[in-house]
Amino acid sequence: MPTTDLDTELSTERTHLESSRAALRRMRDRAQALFSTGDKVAGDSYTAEQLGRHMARRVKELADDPDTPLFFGRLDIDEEDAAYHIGRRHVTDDAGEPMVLDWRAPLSRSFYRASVRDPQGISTRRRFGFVKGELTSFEDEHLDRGEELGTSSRILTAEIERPRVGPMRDIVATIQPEQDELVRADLADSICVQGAPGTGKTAVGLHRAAYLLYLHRERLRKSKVLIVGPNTAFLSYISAVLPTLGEVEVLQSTVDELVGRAPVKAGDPLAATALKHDVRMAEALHRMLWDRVSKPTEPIMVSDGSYRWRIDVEPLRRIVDEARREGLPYSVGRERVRARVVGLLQRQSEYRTGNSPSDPWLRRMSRIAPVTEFLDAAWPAVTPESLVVALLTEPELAGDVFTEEEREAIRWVKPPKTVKSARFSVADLLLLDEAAGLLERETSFGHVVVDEAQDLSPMQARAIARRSEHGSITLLGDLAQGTAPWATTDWRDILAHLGKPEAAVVPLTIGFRVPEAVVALANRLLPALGVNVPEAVSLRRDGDLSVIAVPDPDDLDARTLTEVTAALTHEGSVAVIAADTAVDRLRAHLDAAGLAHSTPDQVDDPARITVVPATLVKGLEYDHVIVHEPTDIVDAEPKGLNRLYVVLTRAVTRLSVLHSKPLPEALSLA
Ligand SMILES: Nc1ncnc2c1ncn2[C@@H]1O[C@H](COP(=O)(O)OP(=O)(O)OP(=O)(O)O)[C@@H](O)[C@H]1O
Repeated sequence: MPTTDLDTELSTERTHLESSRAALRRMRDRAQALFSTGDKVAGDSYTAEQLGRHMARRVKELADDPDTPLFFGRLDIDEEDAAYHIGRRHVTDDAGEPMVLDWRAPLSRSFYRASVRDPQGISTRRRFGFVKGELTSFEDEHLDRGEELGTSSRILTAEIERPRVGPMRDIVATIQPEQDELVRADLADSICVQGAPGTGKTAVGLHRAAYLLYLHRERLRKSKVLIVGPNTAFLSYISAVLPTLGEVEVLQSTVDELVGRAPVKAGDPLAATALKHDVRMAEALHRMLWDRVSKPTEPIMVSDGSYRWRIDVEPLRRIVDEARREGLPYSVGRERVRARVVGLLQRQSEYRTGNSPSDPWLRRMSRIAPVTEFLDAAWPAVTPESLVVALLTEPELAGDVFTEEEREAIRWVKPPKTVKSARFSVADLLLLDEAAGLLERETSFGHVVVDEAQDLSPMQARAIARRSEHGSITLLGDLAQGTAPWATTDWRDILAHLGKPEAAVVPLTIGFRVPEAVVALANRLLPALGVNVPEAVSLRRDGDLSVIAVPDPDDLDARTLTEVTAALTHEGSVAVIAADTAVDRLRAHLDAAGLAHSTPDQVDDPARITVVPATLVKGLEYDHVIVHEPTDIVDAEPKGLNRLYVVLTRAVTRLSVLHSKPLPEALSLA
């Protein structure tokens, strides 16, 4: 291969890109044609609908994004005299020969993992640089000659340092070995990734979802993959990544949306909210529910035409005891008891009449008044709403689970007249979900990815555990970024509540977002955060940090505006992050100055400036971050220092910190 003639080489690669694009178009056209003829070829309407859905999905998956080339790398295997292009999806020519290999294919793994020490049969690894879907350069590592670039790759550096505008992008072209190990972990493995800001946790979680969907397509299409994020702004920010990777059927949700089975009509005082997230709520609900089961005291007597059936107290007690011991969800247990009672009636009838009773007879017996009355006494029907209403109306029913003070904290001042008229709060939805999980089994997802997991409360973790009972989880987070009042300081606690105590806790340490100087500033806060986490090592030597003291507080907003205007002279996104209470005021200033701005959930076509309340900035990133009065951010909440740590680590290139009040002590220059 002539390595001297780089232009010829690049133009050969461009030709391959063109032919691959044309081949993908043909694949799409074929799928489209099948889609339109689907109705005619399918035997019946059900098959037609299934086929139609499958083809519609296939057509969507085969969409070509003109802004990204179909491949980003190439592997040469000299021994086989073969070269494979690696891209976002498989592309085959008309004869079915691969033109581009999906990044998730087994062979592609070497693109991310091969090294001089372990070349995996690869002689040369090539990475492509591109601008707007066109190949502009390439970079070769001749592993067989001991050449390896690692993180000094020019193309990797350019990718990391590119300005950020709009929603999050995939990282398939540059996944690093420590990330790849997590992305390709087995479906059976639950893992917990602890990583400093910008180490690629979110990216890893999304790519793992895409990888698992590729490898276990049929299974996960049935059982589904769920991504849980902290808020809707964050979910909009990440929403484009999986579709770009061809995965269009993943459910993304916040925990609140996941458990939202009733409308929220009330608020809670802080103390009540905190208690409602405490794991003792689960115990209370469990106790109160199972206290409703009681020992039968009366026999069942049923008149059935000319016959009379009787079941004595003893066998009834046995049935109830046995069903309790089986550990079934409550409502399932109730039906089990009903079925066994009807079974006894059936046996009596068979004995007396010599015939097997008909199905209608069995149905009638299972609904007949004496059977229902027995059940209502021994194993009464319960709804999640009625159980939660009982708990919040009479917390003493939970026995000694709560102290007197705690009971008063959650007790409804004015109990609702009926269960239907109950006004539930956001935290009550978790209780309803817990109650529903005690009554019936939740459907489990095949895999659940939870981002910003350090903020999960025990009750939230349990809600996720119910939805991943038969699946695995990828937990992503950073203990230092825990801002919820119940945020954990030990991953083992959350993993236990999630029902995955055996999951490995794996660190990610290389930071791809925050420049070194900015990381150094944020790291000053770490000792004050009370968590034991490794510091990030930033790959970025570029970037700027300025800490600007504004002596007169009345000048602070104006000075912030000046900083915004200066930031606009650079490329990329600009965020003003401030305590929530200052946000409206700052937005009004920008309006008055004629500067267009967005809110963080406006990811499609946002203005270059976004004003973000500190409490909503988790997981997001902007090229230039302007932090307005850090002390106000810290003072706004109990975990204010953790919040500030999150805020300071959002900057991709430049960070300006503007303050009139003294900086928080933990941040002050030593
Ligand atoms: N291997 C990589 N190649 C290129 N860019 C990467 C890589 N890994 C991560 N990034 C980029 O670094 C930035 C931070 O990644 P991500 O948001 O996943 O980090 P995080 O660990 O979830 O951060 P935080 O804790 O702040 O939420 C993103 O812009 C992401 O695209």
